[in-house]
Order: sequence, then C-alpha cells, then structure tokens
Amino acid sequence: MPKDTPTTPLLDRVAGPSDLRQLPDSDLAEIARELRAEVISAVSETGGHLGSSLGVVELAVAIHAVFNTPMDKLVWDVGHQCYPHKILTGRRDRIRTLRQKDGLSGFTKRAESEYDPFGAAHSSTSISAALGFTVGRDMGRPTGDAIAVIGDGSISAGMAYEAMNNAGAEGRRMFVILNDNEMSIAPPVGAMSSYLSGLYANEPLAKMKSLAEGFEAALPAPMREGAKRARQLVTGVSESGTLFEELGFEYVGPINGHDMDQLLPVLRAAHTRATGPVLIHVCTVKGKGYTPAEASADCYHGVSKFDVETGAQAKKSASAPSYTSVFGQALTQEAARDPNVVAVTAAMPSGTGVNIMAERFPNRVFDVGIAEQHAVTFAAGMAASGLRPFCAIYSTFLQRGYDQVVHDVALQGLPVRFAIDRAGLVGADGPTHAGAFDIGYLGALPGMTCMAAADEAELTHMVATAAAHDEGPIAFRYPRGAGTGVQLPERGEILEIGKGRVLFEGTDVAILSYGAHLTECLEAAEILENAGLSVTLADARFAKPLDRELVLQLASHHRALITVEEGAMCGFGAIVLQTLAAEGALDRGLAIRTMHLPDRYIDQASPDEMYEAAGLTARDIALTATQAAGSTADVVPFGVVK
Ligand SMILES: Cc1ncc(C[n+]2csc(CCOP(=O)(O)OP(=O)(O)O)c2C)c(N)n1
Ligand SMILES: CC(=O)[C@@H](O)[C@H](O)COP(=O)(O)O
Ligand SMILES: [Mg+2]
Repeated sequence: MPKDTPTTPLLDRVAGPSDLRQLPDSDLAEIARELRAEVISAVSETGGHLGSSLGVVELAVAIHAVFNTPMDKLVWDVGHQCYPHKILTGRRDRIRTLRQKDGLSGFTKRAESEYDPFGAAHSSTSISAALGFTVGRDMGRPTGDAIAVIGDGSISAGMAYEAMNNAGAEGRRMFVILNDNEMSIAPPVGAMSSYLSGLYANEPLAKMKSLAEGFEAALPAPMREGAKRARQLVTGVSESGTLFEELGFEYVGPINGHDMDQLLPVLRAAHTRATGPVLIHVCTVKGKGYTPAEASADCYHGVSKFDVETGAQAKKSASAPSYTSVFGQALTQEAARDPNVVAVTAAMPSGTGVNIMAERFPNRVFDVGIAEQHAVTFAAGMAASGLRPFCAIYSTFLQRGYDQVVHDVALQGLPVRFAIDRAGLVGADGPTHAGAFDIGYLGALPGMTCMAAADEAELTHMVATAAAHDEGPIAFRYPRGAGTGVQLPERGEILEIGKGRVLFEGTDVAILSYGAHLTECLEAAEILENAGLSVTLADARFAKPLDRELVLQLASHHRALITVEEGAMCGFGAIVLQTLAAEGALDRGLAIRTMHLPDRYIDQASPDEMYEAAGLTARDIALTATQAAGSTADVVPFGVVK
C-alpha cells in the first residue's frame, strides 16, 4: 500500500450509491471524512482539480444518499469537482488513473459511467441540461429527477440565466444546487458575486428560508423555526424575494454544505415536497479539510502531484518560460507604450497571463467573470470607442463567443486583438479543452487576420503586430506550456501582414508549418535530410491572409508539399488547398498532404502522447513527406526519433 493511502473502513463497504443509502445517517459524516482523505491521497498521485472536489465531498455523499442516482440525473457543472462523485459511483479502483492516458477523465463523461448522465468541462451548462432531462421525464422517458450542481463562479455566465429563465417559466420539478464557495479560479468578480455574498451574509439569521409554507413543514422542527424566521425577516425587510425566486424558483438556504445535519434534511425536504424548480443555496469552502489548500490563494484549484504531508507540489522542470508568461510580458510592454491598450479576460487572469499586465496597469485589465460572449462584445465596444483591446481567451472557451466574434467584431471590421492561448492539444484536461477548432472557425471569417506563433520570439512579434493593427480583427494562437527556449527580442517586431518566412531551402519536399509544431517539422526535416531528401522548411506565420506567393513558389518547386498545424481539419491545410486549387496549382501533379488533428476527439494523456495518437509526431511528418515524394528511402532509422 503506498504510504499516503488512508484507511477507509466504511468507504470500503460502498461499492455504489445504493450501499450509501443502506447506511444510517450517523455514518455519512464519517464516510465523507474517509472520502476526503481518499480524494487527497489520489490527487496527490495524479494532480488535478483538488480544491473544488474537496469542497463538495459532503454534498456528493448527501445527494447520492437522498436521490435515486443513476435514475435521477445528477449533472455537475464544469465537472472539475467530480472526483468524490467518481469514487462513490464505482470508479474508486481507477481513481488513481485520473487525467492520464487510458485512465479516468478529469471531468464527467457519459461514456465512462451511467452516473455521468451529461458530460461537461466547459462551465454553466448544467441547468440547461437538467431542464432537458426534466422535460424528458415529463414526456415519459425513463428518467427520474434532475439535479444540477453549479458553482458561484459558473452561475455568473449568461447561459445559466437563460436556463433559469426557461426553467422558472416551465415550472417543472427540478433541483439546482448552488455550490457557493465564494471562489472561481481567481476570486470571483461582478455584481452577481456580491449579490450571493449578501445572501450568504444573512446566514446567521436566515438559517433556512423558504417562502413556501408547505416546504417549511417538511423540515425537522429546529430548522422549521429558522425557516419561518428567515421568511419573516426577508418578507419584512423587502417586498421581493431573492433573484432566484423572481425567476420562478423556490429558494432554500443558505445552508452549510459541510454539515450533514443541514444537508440531509434540506435535500430530503426538497425531494419530498418540491413541485416546481427549487434552488438550494449551499455554502462551502473550496479546498475544505486540507490545510494547505484552504490556506493557499487559489485553494488548490488545479494542482500537480504533491506531498500530502506538506502540500508541496511537484515543480515542473521548465527549461523555458511559458508561452502564457511571454504573452503577458509582451502585452505589458505594449501597454506601457500605448495607454489605449486594454485587456479582457473571462475569469482566467493567471491562465491567460493578463495578470502580469494587471500588476502594472490594474485599471486597464478587465476580468468579466465566466462570460466569454460578453468578453468579446465588450472588447468590440472598446475597439469601437478607439481603444486597443486584447481579448485573451483560451481557444476552447472562445468557441462560446463565436457569434460575437462574427457579428460584433468581424462583420463590423473592429480591431479586437484575440490572444488565443491553449492552441492545440493540452494534455490532462483532454478533448474538452483542446484548442482544435479556432483556425477553422476564425479563418472562415472575411477580414480576420490569423497568425500562429512558432515559438516565443514569434509570439512577441505577433503581440506587437496585433497592437499596431488597427485595420480590423486579428488573432494569434500559441500553445499551453513551456516555449522552446529561443532568445527573446528586446522588443517585438511588427510583422508584414500575410508574409511567411523560409527557414531553409531544398529541392525535393517542402514542409509548410503553421504554429508551434515547427519544432517537429525541424526534426522531420533532419530525418528526411539524413535519408537523402532535400527539404525546404517554411513557417507560414499567417493563415489569413495566406502568403499566396510563398505557397505557389513551394508548390511549383517541389515534388511534394506538406502542411502541418496543431488544429483540426478545415483549418490551415484547407486554406492552402483552396488557394492552390483556385490558382490551378493542383493540376500539375504536385503531391500535397495536409497534416492536422484527425477527425475524432483524442482522450486525455500527455501532450506528446496525444500528438502521437493524432499522427502528428516528427516521425509521422517525415513518413508522410517520404510517401508523398514517392521515395522508398528508409527515412526513419530507429534512434533518430525522440
Ligand atoms: C466556458 C468556460 N470558461 C472558463 C472555464 C474555466 N474554469 C473552469 S472552473 C472555473 C471556475 C469555476 O468556478 P465555480 O463554478 O465557482 O467552481 P469552483 O471552482 O469554485 O468549485 C473556470 C473559470 C470553463 N471551464 N468553462
Ligand atoms: C476546469 C477548467 O476549465 C480549468 O481549471 C482548466 O483545467 C485550466 O486549464 P489550464 O491548467 O490549462 O489553465
Ligand atoms: Mg466557486
């Protein structure tokens, strides 16, 4: 047994939620204690989203004890807090494979378990999905109650309100549990967060509040009194109820989400009496029960492997600064030169690196909360006012703001600068977080300039180029993690729009790279040269406008042309193909291959393993080039490829 494996005699008897339901209530707090120890122990070995999972340990036990999962549909918003739920629902034996190749996903996933009725990883979808299940139940589908568990950060997104607006009007029996830990990844922002804090502040007086008399009656006597008092208090102080009540929900809470003596009776009362939508406001502590997590500024939102005793996390041995930090520094330099440069983040200040600019220019960096759609249009408004906004959003999350990119930015030709982090495959977070599609979805837009950084120096140039580009929207993408270690320029150079660069010239095969896979292309070129093929390597820098002249030149002077990108099909390769086709350059016997992510989702693993599964290693590029060039040379001797 590994040294940190806790003893868990009660939890050992729980193979699934039905076992939990056989236990007396008096055992459930102890189950939660053992479950917390198991989560800490497992995540110390795997890394992952620890703080959020620790915050919902009691909640997970109580929900599974009261509701009839999997018939009742439990939908965890984001899903990053689902580790206790996975342990309780038959996945304990694989919990130490979390976020690894062939292991458990770090999020809820339909394919993994019947207890995960709805997959997630992007936030604020749970209420909509739960309402969908509710309608399914009411229309005779074999499904029970639906329960959405959503955090205070995630409930700031517009989608959650769209869902509550709809659910309140539908008036169907469903449950929304607001898990309020007064934290997002960073401290939460915005008026909604202040509003929830106000409700939370009522806690000593309003232990329980429900405007429905019948609901109060279902509570145990001590709570009933509290509920009545709260009702009088609230109705006395203000004519209106909470925002949730205005939206048509019955509001219950706030209650202490770590106290089984509050959780169990409240959930049971709700379960017994609810006839319409109910919102149960549960207050929790992110990182609860693990001192290093509770004491840290981010409550151990996402951790690498760590020492359970000390909480010390394994340090990544980065030989080079991360792309994110290089972006943050370059942005700060631009902001120092130009007072019109502003930055927007949607709840990811440190993830995107705009926190670096915020240290020097706090009034010019705007964290809008989890609200990508608003972030994009807000940036568009700022651009229309004459400011120079950088809208820094991960590729995968920008998907949520796509109509805003099209309608509010591109169509109006507004110069919003999109800094697109996490381009390509990201590793442990898996396919939900892969930056796979932005080349295609942005490349399709008239007037959009699209760049991809081959290394950190290139990223610095692209930040400078974007800052200087007032002619319309411009985007630049770069991957998660450490850069290549190249020398960074003192100041970013303004690149000529639509011009690529040739790294070296050969005669047989041309490789045209777009983005950070240039490293693999360099390696592939070396393999090919060793095998006797003469290679040209070019970095396109721009997908739009494409360097037409360069592409035509590569097409006409080589037997084979290979494009390489860290993105899905319908991306850079497609743009190259369409350009060549339009020029008639495909009519002359050129062998062309477009290398991109395959047309399937790639499960979590390390980024290298994921790129291997995607067929995008240096070896894959070399093999593809050889075959395209019609060479029979044995181009990949063992030992050459890393
Ligand atoms: C659409 C979208 N934007 C951003 C994120 C990144 N993200 C993941 S969790 C999180 C914070 C969520 O806060 P909350 O819902 O309060 O849960 P907690 O982490 O506090 O448990 C953010 C911003 C995401 N998953 N989805
Ligand atoms: C759950 C979620 O969406 C974030 O916590 C995400 O996992 C962060 O990813 P990075 O570690 O790449 O910032
Ligand atoms: Mg929170």
